[in-house]
Amino acid sequence: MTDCVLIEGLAVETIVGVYDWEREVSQRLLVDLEMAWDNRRPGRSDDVADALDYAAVSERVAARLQSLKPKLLEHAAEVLAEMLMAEFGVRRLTLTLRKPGAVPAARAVGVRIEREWR
Ligand SMILES: Nc1nc2c(c(=O)[nH]1)N=C([C@H](O)[C@@H](O)CO)CN2
Repeated sequence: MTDCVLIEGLAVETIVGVYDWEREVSQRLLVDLEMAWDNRRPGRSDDVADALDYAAVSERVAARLQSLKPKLLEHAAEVLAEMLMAEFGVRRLTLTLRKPGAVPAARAVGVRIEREWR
């Protein structure tokens, strides 16, 4: 089963980074998510209660990043993955976090993780 629910380029302003100056300012993170989900039920019922609600996930991801204020992108990614599993029942995901502007010569830098819970 390869059905997914996607979120691409979710922009979140938060405190993030390892350097002292980064603890004083908000910076933009971009979140991409590919979450395995069986879309057959919502496909038949046309009921959002059967779906993995990408609006609800987006809101929760943004709120968690803003409360977490992570130093490392790796930590942020791990915390978000665990949260999506615990709160939304996502069993497999690919999560990409980009930090545009962190390295001026690069369009963006970031991390990508893949997690699966059986
Ligand atoms: N693998 C990582 N490397 C770095 C990170 C990170 O989160 N993961 N963070 C920084 C700084 O915060 C940087 O973004 C400031 O420009 C450096 N390297």
